[in-house]
Amino acid sequence: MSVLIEASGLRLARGPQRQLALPDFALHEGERLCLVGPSGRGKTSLLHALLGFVPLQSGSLQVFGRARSREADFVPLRGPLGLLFQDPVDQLFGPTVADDVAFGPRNMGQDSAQAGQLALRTLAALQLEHLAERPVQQLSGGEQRLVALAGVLAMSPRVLLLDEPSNGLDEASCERLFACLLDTGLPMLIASHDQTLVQRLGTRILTLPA
Ligand SMILES: Nc1ncnc2c1ncn2[C@@H]1O[C@H](COP(=O)(O)OP(=O)(O)OP(=O)(O)O)[C@@H](O)[C@H]1O
Repeated sequence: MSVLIEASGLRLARGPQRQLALPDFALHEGERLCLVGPSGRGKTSLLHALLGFVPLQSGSLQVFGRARSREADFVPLRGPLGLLFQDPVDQLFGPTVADDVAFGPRNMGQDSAQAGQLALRTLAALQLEHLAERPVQQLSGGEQRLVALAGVLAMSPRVLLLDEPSNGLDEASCERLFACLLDTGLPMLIASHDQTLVQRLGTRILTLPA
């Protein structure tokens, strides 16, 4: 199995005085690695560090076979590493759901018609087509999370970075989420406190100790 992400000796800068030491880990093709551990231990920070949003203080990070440390190393990863934020409001721009999901593909050069069709197909895969014309501010919390995921999937990522993807979802929506994620066949890093999700989706667990 080829290695997609490999981290060793990582310490993240969190504010002027604070560093977070992370355990070494690797993500291989075909894996769904669940990050578990106490609140505030650094799961979100780790996902954000993989995209260069949290500075690395020390250690080595390889993504897709190349060392990543400076901003220029991370820019090409923002697309291939598809991040679902813990708070979906951070990644919904609207105005409508369909516009929002089409935004990424348009940004990557697709014309409006292609991007619009891709958005509708992606929404349909999550059984969300009925929301297509809805303004994003009028979605429920669970709907926001699923629409944000549709936006990530429409970008055709190589790896998914999912931060508490089942937060705020009812049982039926969780089932849809699990099925859709498994259907993608993509490797994933998933930060979650949801034991059901960890059992259903995880192929391996990385515990960030207290
Ligand atoms: N923007 C920030 N600036 C400085 N420190 C931060 C920032 N965001 C988070 N932190 C701190 O970094 C530490 C790790 O937070 P992080 O959100 O990564 O934890 P987590 O394991 O994802 O927590 P949870 O399970 O509650 O989501 C915490 O102590 C938090 O207070």
